[in-house]
Amino acid sequence: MDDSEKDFNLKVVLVSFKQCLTDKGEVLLDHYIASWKGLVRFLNSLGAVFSFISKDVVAKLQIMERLRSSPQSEHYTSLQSMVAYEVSNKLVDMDRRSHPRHPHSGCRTVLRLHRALHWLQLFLDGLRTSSEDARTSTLCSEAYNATLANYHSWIVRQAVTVAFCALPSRKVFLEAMNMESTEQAVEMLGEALPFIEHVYDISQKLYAEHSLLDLP
Ligand SMILES: CCCCCCCC/C=C\CCCCCCCC(=O)N[C@@H](COP(=O)(O)O)[C@H](O)/C=C/CCCCCCCCCCCCC
Repeated sequence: MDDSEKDFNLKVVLVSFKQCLTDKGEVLLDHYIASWKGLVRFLNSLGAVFSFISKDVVAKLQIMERLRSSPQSEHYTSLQSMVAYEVSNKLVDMDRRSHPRHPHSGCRTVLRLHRALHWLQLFLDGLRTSSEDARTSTLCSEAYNATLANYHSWIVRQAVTVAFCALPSRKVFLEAMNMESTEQAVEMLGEALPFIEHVYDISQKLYAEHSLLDLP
């Protein structure tokens, strides 16, 4: 982890998922994008071996930012308004086609991040509940195999598996939360995880209701 990340507080990023949710259960896209940007910043601090992953996330965040600053921006305030707008205006490619008409719909783009949020949820839970000497590469692979790996090609899975070997130790991850002790960091993960789970569960339900969970 380089010096430029010293003032970076992972706890702030994880808890920021709380701000994504309104009292009515809407997922606010500006906060969703901001939370992901914080995660990317952390990922970048782990070294160049992860840059192919952060580039993919950044590209997806840029798509969402373009939609947020487009003339249709009002429809991209929340996940719910985005789904309603794109589905009712047929802006989502539902089938795999050689010439998709809307290859970068918001629904498709957020779906990729949503699946990655599931990985994050499982990985953080693994960090939280594992023993001090647990290997982060194992925790990360287990979370990955249960989630994102199901949607990735063989070549991506191989590259990801190699990158996992460069992960820092569990202690380093917990120290990145800038808490006084690793015990407090574990406690903080327990507090932050429900926010991430809540965002994930609401998004999952919304996508399922509109049959959007398998968008190509
Ligand atoms: C206290 C611990 C805190 C941990 C904080 C972790 C911060 C992690 C930040 C980002 C996580 C990675 C998000 C990956 C999004 C992947 C989206 C995706 O599935 N993209 C694929 C499909 O896109 P389309 O082609 O359909 O547009 C794309 O093919 C993938 C390309 C690159 C590979 C993505 C690998 C994902 C691996 C997830 C584990 C990341 C390990 C990070 C280690 C901390």
